[in-house]
Amino acid sequence: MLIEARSQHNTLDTYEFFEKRSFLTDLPGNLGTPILKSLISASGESQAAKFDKYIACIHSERSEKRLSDLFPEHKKSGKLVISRGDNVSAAQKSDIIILGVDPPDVEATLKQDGLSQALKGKLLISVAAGWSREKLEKLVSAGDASKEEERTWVLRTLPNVAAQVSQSLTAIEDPAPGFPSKYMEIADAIFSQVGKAVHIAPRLMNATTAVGGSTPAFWAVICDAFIDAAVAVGLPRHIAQAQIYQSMRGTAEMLQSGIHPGILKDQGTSPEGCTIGGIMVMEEAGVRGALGKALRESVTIARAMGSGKEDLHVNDTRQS
Ligand SMILES: NC(=O)C1=CN([C@@H]2O[C@H](COP(=O)(O)OP(=O)(O)OC[C@H]3O[C@@H](n4cnc5c(N)ncnc54)[C@H](OP(=O)(O)O)[C@@H]3O)[C@@H](O)[C@H]2O)C=CC1
Repeated sequence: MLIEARSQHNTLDTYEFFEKRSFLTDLPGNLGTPILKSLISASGESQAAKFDKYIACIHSERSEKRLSDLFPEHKKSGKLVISRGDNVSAAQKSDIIILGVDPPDVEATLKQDGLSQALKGKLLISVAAGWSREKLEKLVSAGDASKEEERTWVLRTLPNVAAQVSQSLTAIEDPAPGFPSKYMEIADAIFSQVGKAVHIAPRLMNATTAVGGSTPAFWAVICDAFIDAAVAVGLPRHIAQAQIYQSMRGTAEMLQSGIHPGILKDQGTSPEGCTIGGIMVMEEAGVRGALGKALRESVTIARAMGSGKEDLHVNDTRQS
């Protein structure tokens, strides 16, 4: 869980929301640590992503030590507070809360006595996979607020693991009607700090979970296969790795510049050449179909997560 503080340099007209100017994060794990790192060391452009203070809520002594070792200066200056076992008081002191515990821990975390109360009138950003906004809102009694300003505004997002190198693709789900635009500006700024942010309709979030969230691991498997093959034909592993990674980076940049994948393929293949020979093998092996099926499988599982039918895990038996 991560709790964040507003910057005194904030130019947005949001002070009524952020009197306490703090930011809490419940996610300093694999995903949370890079998000915290990007935000706390943000050098500059977006004032909306700058906060005076960060409270990192973790569970274990090991994580407490890890964060202390990672951010000694920020801890010393008081910009970062590491909180263990006291999410409620951390949330009370904060204005924006990022929820990043593992999906099975979401319910127990949000149901802690006093947490719903502590979240009132604040922005709760969830990065937890498989948890819909509606389910999160129920857990924090978001709809029970008698006044609009006491409501907990829940925003569902889904970053990906490339946040570790500030290249995440973060899907931000379209929020509930009436969601304050100031909050969206802040969320956009936070996730732009760790990569690119895109706005996605709720019905497309499960597909996005796989397309944005699973594909880094898919690329990793593909790279690993190419690297093994390169070693098999004689390249030292470190050279193979450097070549494959650079090839991937260059390809991504060409595609992002607008070149269509089919055009890129045509440009890289010549009659009777080695590249078209390799592509023929890929086609024979049904690589396109297999990759497509892998992606569709991930979407199927994403749809099952949070549906209440998790026991009918798609990898166990589809028939049940
Ligand atoms: N990893 C990824 O690429 C992506 C992850 N996500 C989502 O992000 C979330 C976090 O994933 P990830 O970072 O990989 O998981 P981790 O297990 O690495 O991190 C979870 C963090 O939550 C902390 N935590 C657990 N229980 C509590 C509690 N009761 N109070 C405060 N803190 C607690 C843990 O503390 P401690 O370490 O002390 O146990 C840990 O720091 C998940 O919901 C996942 O679905 C979404 C997209 C991509």
